Amino acid sequence: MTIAIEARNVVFSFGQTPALRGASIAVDEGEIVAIMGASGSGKSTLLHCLAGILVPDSGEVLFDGARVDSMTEARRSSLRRDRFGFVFQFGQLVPELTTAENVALPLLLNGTRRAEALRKAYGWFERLGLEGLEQRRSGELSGGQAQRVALARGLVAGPEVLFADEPTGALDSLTGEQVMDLLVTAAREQGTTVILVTHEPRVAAYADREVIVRDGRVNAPDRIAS
Ligand SMILES: Nc1ncnc2c1ncn2[C@@H]1O[C@H](COP(=O)(O)OP(=O)(O)OP(=O)(O)O)[C@@H](O)[C@H]1O
Repeated sequence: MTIAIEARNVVFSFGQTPALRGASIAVDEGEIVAIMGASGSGKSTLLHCLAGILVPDSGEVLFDGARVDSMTEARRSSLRRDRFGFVFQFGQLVPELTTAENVALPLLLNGTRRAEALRKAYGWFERLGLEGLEQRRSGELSGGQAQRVALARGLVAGPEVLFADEPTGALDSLTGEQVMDLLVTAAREQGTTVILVTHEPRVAAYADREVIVRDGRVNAPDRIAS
């Protein structure tokens, strides 16, 4: 197995508040890992450090042989844009755009031509059971529909790693399971590595592996010897 992304001994504080105190995790290519743990334990901070959104105070983050923690902001920003995908708890769709334009957004930012970006975006509507919603605005969608649109946007550019922070946190459990089902199916089809933060065991059950963050450390056997 090849490691897709890794954190080694990552320490991060928000001012005087320690959030990570030496967190380590290694995720294989194509693996789906759920990060669990109590509120405030450091789950989102770990995800943000792995994704190059936050820069650790010390420790290392490695992706594809490169040290993400020592990259310039510009390089981390292109890494996030070109090779990572994101889904958050509240879809965070752009309300002024149609849902199709929202899905096409990462492609447009990558420099894909508009017609081609929209064509690819439309393909995801079919795949995720969203046909007919392409021209709606995000305010005209149900929570589950909006999260499926956010999922399509997270995957449309074929990211190597998808970061999902409580992607079902705002949904009822049945809708949440439908979104997880689609997320896992699409990620497996594309071979996308998924790092999922959740506090719901039913959501974590979709992952290949669960790790627990406790007091800013990853508190689980990181890897079962194979
Ligand atoms: N922007 C911030 N400013 C100051 N402190 C923060 C900030 N974000 C998080 N923290 C603190 O860092 C610690 C870890 O927070 P983090 O959001 O990573 O936890 P979490 O496990 O994701 O929590 P939750 O499940 O509630 O989302 C907590 O003590 C939190 O209060």
